[in-house]
Amino acid sequence: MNRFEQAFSTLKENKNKAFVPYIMAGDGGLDCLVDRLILLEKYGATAIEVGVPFSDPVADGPTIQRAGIRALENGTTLKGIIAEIGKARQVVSVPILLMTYMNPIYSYGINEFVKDIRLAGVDGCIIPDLPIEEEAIITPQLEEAEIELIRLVTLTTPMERIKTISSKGKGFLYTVTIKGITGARNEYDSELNQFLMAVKEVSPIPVLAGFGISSQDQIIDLTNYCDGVIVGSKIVELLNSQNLLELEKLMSVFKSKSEIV
Ligand SMILES: O=P(O)(O)OC[C@@H](O)[C@@H](O)c1c[nH]c2ccccc12
Repeated sequence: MNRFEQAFSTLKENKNKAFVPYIMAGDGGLDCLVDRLILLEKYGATAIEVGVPFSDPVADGPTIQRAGIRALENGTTLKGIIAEIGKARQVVSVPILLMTYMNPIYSYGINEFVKDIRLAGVDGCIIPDLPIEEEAIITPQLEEAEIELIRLVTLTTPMERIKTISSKGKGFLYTVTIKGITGARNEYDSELNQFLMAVKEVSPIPVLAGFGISSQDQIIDLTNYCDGVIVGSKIVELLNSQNLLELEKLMSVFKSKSEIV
């Protein structure tokens, strides 16, 4: 069993849902990446998504774009991030996902990239600008290294295509809950709940919802229809303002009351 299968089977046993926080590597300085990963595991993360800052982040909203700019200004590099994840792996046991666009991977070198992230103990990758038609440029290497490619579907993806996409992985399916870029939102599409249920019906792997999720109420509501959530912008904001109390509170959403006290 890989770390994802392990994490999700434990959740299932405990009838619990997944909470996957996203952080931007190098925001606050690359030195704090290991500490942040430790903190998020302590607060109950099921897995952690680590973003690679990139100059042209087409799917990212303002909060994550700004975090990316801060990280780049700090001199953050992909090599540096992978080295820090390698250190974190000694002490953090939840699955670690690397989120990057295809461009930084190309300039690193595809084979070199997969080799280095495997050695560092990365469990999965999210590559939002890599459609399934093109993914064979990297999936053979990822499979060989036993690294999961986490694929995305959106509200506008036809159901037949969702079937195909969800049959490919062993990690989870990332369901994008809004027609747009990342960032906190207050309102969801009225068809979202039904859409999530339909995706769950066809997907053999766990279905997680992401984009625009920022409150416990939203999380409780959405997880009636899926297996968990991914929260990015809100986490980035709370870490940047060092509001750890609020962060711990948000992440305690699936813990029973007795566990919190
Ligand atoms: O920030 P939000 O709205 O909570 O959404 C999660 C998201 O940030 C994270 O998963 C992510 C950051 N950049 C991405 C690009 C594509 C897909 C996903 C992402």
